[in-house]
Amino acid sequence: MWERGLVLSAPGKAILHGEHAVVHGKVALAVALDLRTFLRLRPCAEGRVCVRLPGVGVLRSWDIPSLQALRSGFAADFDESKPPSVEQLDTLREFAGIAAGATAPESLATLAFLYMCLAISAKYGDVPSMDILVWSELPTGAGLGSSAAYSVCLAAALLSACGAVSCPLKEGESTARWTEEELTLINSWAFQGERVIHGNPSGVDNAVGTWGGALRYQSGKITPLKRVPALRILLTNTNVPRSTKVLVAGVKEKILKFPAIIKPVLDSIDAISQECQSVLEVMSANPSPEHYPVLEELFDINQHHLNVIGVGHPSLDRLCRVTASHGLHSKLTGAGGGGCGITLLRPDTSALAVEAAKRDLCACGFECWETSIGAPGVTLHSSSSLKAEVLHALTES
Ligand SMILES: Nc1ncnc2c1ncn2[C@@H]1O[C@H](COP(=O)(O)OP(=O)(O)OP(=O)(O)O)[C@@H](O)[C@H]1O
Ligand SMILES: C[C@@](O)(CCO)CC(=O)[O-]
Ligand SMILES: [Mg+2]
Repeated sequence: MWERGLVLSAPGKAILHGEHAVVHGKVALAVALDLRTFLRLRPCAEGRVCVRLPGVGVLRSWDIPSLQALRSGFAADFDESKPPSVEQLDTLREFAGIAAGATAPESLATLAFLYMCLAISAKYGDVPSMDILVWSELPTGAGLGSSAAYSVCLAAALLSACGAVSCPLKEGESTARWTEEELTLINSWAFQGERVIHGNPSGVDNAVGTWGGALRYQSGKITPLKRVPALRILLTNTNVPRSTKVLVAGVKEKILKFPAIIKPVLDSIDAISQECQSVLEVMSANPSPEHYPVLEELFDINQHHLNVIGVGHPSLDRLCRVTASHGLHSKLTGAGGGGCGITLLRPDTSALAVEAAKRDLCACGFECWETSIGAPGVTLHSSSSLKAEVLHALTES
């Protein structure tokens, strides 16, 4: 089925509460965004894996023997339950970085890792040569789960190509999704991909990319919220680059340095996530402005906690000040340290007020846009179902 080529996509995400704390076993609430990463998979010249990643300026191809040689450094029974070792990660990055001279060796390391585990493994059998193109609507490295959407797309594509999951798109259908069991396998391999990029991910980002919607996540336990909350969110990108891996490592260092100070902060963030979930569940039944003061206060408290654990940034402080001057409440989303913030818009926030806030945010050099939440998770597409812009990007790249 895949030999005719396939196109799939996975959504980005916004974390309402729980970023960083979720790495240490606390609760996070996350929602899928209507910004997606797309992957096109096609057969290509014998004996090669051709990779085009325009989002990170990478165009590379590998001969399959070099990937088979890389595979020899991994146990024959390597599977999705085991994290790659430090030595294996170093080998992958060296292979990706040296072989490609790439601007984003982690992207290539993740792709090489998943290809070699899924396409060259005895468990799933060999996969013919392939041409992989990934194109995204998401800003990269901005806190909206771009690495997870990328990893979910790679896992779904390679598992489809090696026959470990079905290709559920039927003739005449515009989109299709996999079974729960198949999504669980896709998610577990996407988590492996996040491990190559992030180092020590919690798994919340790839879970949202796989299942979509809105979910509660804690230590691998994924609980979809009863309903997607009817929240209006303004996303703002400070355009300050940062690395999730570095920020997550910084929080771990702070915990080791000041355990009695930082651990209670993580416990408080856990309580904020749970309080927010309770409010959202009441709200979903009857959304009304009366619930917003609590949601806004939780945003403010969490943002202060995130500053305390060291993942704030002056650009994010400025974002919060600007939106506060318009009576709106914001917090960073994702790893912080720059990247994106989210602002809660009340049901009765006028379009004029939103435009005024956007104007002031843009004057800071930020980019902002209103987004809807609760998008579907990883999805197979027929070419006819793709927006013209996406089709153009996937055919012209
Ligand atoms: N479309 C893409 N194509 C190839 N690689 C990508 C793509 N999007 C993301 N990546 C990889 O993910 C890295 C960014 O991951 P990182 O986790 O730091 O940011 P993020 O996922 O956008 O934010 P957060 O993890 O806070 O949600 C990039 O440097 C690149 O290696
Ligand atoms: C910062 C973090 O909590 C969320 C990044 O989007 C990292 C993770 O959970 O893997
Ligand atoms: Mg990421």
